[in-house]
Amino acid sequence: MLRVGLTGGLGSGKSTAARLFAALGAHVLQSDAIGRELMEPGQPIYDGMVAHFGAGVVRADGTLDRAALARIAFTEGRVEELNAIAHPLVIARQMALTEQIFRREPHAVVMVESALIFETNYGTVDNARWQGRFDRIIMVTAPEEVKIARFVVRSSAGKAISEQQRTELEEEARRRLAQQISDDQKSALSDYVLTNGGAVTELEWQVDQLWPILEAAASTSA
Ligand SMILES: CC(C)(COP(=O)(O)OP(=O)(O)OC[C@H]1O[C@@H](n2cnc3c(N)ncnc32)[C@H](O)[C@@H]1O)[C@@H](O)C(=O)NCCC(=O)NCCS
Ligand SMILES: Nc1ncnc2c1ncn2[C@@H]1O[C@H](COP(=O)(O)OP(=O)(O)OP(=O)(O)O)[C@@H](O)[C@H]1O
Repeated sequence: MLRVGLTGGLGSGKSTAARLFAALGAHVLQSDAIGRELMEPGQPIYDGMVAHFGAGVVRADGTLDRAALARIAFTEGRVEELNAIAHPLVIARQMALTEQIFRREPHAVVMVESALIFETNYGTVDNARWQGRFDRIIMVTAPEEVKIARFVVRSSAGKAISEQQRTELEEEARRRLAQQISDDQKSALSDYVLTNGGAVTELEWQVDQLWPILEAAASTSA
């Protein structure tokens, strides 16, 4: 078995790399997706957010208002309060899913994709932070301006936007990046660095080189 953390800043291309690894056989657990699932009405992060931030973060249809939560987190400087509610639950779910996979497939490569592997204060195992949860860490990197441009494209969902909307989205990207450690710090803590400032085919080439190394490590470790 091999427990791999896949990290990188906002818009670096983690999800894109994760899809490429999944196509080769990795079992990918996406933190954002687990977080969204646990934020559905009746789920524990939903309950925690409403209890902490009040009915103002619930939309008319009963779902959580992600834009309101993002404002609270990144504009009002209360991101640690969101993290304290979400991270322990997301990490606990990841660990439970990882165990399930290893019981079924002892030589699996389980890859947890998360923007905040190094940043989070939660998930400490045996007094170790991420080191207690992962055997290897891969980071995906891209220049800051490229990350911001990708965030704008994704957030505007391909629609034409005004200059003011573009500026607001760029500012939102910078606020989120300010809550994440730099690529230099991340790369110093990582086992492998994938660069994704160019074409996706260049990322794919690096993934293809790395995959056999991960597979070999998974098949030899207990
Ligand atoms: C604030 C929320 C509601 C905003 O939702 P939204 O749909 O706009 O963004 P989404 O969840 O798709 O995140 C997009 C990207 O923003 C960045 N980001 C999100 N949360 C955080 C955070 N707490 N700190 C730093 N960056 C973050 C990441 O790069 C992430 O990949 C949501 O991100 C959230 O609940 N965040 C707190 C929990 C968390 O840390 N999630 C990320 C990993 S579990
Ligand atoms: N090499 C690339 N060339 C062009 N577009 C790319 C490339 N890599 C990723 N993208 C696009 O950039 C956006 C962000 O990529 P992706 O979702 O993989 O990043 P992420 O690191 O998971 O981001 P976040 O932390 O914001 O969720 C997506 O719309 C994706 O299709």
